[in-house]
Amino acid sequence: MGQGTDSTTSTTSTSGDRAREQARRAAEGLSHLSGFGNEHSSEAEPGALPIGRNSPQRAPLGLYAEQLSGSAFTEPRAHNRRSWLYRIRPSAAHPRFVRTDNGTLRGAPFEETVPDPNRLRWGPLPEAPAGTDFLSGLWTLGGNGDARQRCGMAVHLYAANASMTDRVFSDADGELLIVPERGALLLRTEFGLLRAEPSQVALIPRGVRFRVELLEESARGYVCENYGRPFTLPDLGPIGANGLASARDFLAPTAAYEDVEGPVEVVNKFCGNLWSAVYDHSPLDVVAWHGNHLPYVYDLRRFNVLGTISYDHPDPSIFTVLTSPSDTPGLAGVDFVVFAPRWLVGEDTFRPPYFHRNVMSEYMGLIEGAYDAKAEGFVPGGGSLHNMMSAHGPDRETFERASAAELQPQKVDDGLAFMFETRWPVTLTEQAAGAAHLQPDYDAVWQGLERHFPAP
Ligand SMILES: O=C(O)Cc1cc(O)ccc1O
Ligand SMILES: [Fe+2]
Repeated sequence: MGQGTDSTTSTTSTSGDRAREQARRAAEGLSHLSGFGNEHSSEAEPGALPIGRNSPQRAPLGLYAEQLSGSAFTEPRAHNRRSWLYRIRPSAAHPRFVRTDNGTLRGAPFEETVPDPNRLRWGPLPEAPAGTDFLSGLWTLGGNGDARQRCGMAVHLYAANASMTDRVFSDADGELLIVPERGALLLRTEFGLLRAEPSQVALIPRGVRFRVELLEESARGYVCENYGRPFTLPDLGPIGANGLASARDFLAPTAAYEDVEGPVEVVNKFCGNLWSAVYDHSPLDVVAWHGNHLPYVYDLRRFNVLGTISYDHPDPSIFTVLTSPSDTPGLAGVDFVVFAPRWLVGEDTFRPPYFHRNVMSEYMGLIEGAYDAKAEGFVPGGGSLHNMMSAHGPDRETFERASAAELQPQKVDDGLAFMFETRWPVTLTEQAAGAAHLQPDYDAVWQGLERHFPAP
């Protein structure tokens, strides 16, 4: 954006406009480091990164060295995650954390309601009151596991209309996979800046401090909070060395730091509750770093969609972008799955998702357009929950249309849907079970599926 725009807006702008303009300028021309799970390194000032050792007697440029671990020190090399941060002040220089209001954010264990076997569907979150930032706009739908045991996941939604200012957030309970549905976000993290817009996803690892600034007037989306093993790329087995999400399309930031003296609130989610401490400087003061415990963004439009070129509808595991493995091979704590534009060519095949009852539990959201199993009611910003063994699949209208369709090659490119699929049932929060945007009669989409089997 040029200088001219700057001076015209400054006469009429509110502080929100100014914050957005600043964020937009910061989000221009960001540089990235490409690759998944890599050991990257980056320095915002030449010579800030020590060479040949992590902890020299005196770190370069008077910086403090600090290690941030995402795995136990002793985990196998393939799972081991840590980064070294070289910062203006050590994170340890802070006063006591005190409890602060959890707002509409909840954590595992989820015990507010009884797990519900019904198929459930919500419309989008209502508009947030003015001045709601990403953190105060987080609204928990439900989840499973226990943050204190580092297992399970939570489904959150967010609706925001203000940038976070003078405060940063970090989640000791797990990593955050942010799925914007409306409005691009600027994520200022300890490792540098990332931009994420609808159809891209961003991942903030456990414990990493970050601030979310809005690049548009409002923002809305979904968050999968993963208490378990960090998301990784799925094995490809017989698919071969390429396919699905490609490692090089995952982009980490390059180092960028704030040198800000003055009060900055650090809000820490710890075992389900929010705790706050006011630092006397910005903790986004990391001048250089190296390691593999890193935030990243990924563009879902880069996903290489595979499917049948003969017959039958493949199971949606073929659409897995990221998986959080459990101790049982092949059984994920949570998978992140995308239903991206693709060709359908199956011969003599019912092409939309089949009717099914699964041991895994499925939360689905819609980033844009429509989803091929649901003719109506499943809308962008909304979501559905099909818990363990609940019977679901195409709605009546979709079933009738797809059963009668002439089977030409067909491009499905009118939507982008995703699924958080988890091994444990999702238990709702009270606010989700009683929400005004919970659709009262979701069951009706499967009513009127007629009997075609000949009568006795
Ligand atoms: O729409 C769903 O329920 C998700 C889903 C999609 C699919 O193609 C097959 C199974 C499945 O659970
Ligand atoms: Fe399903």
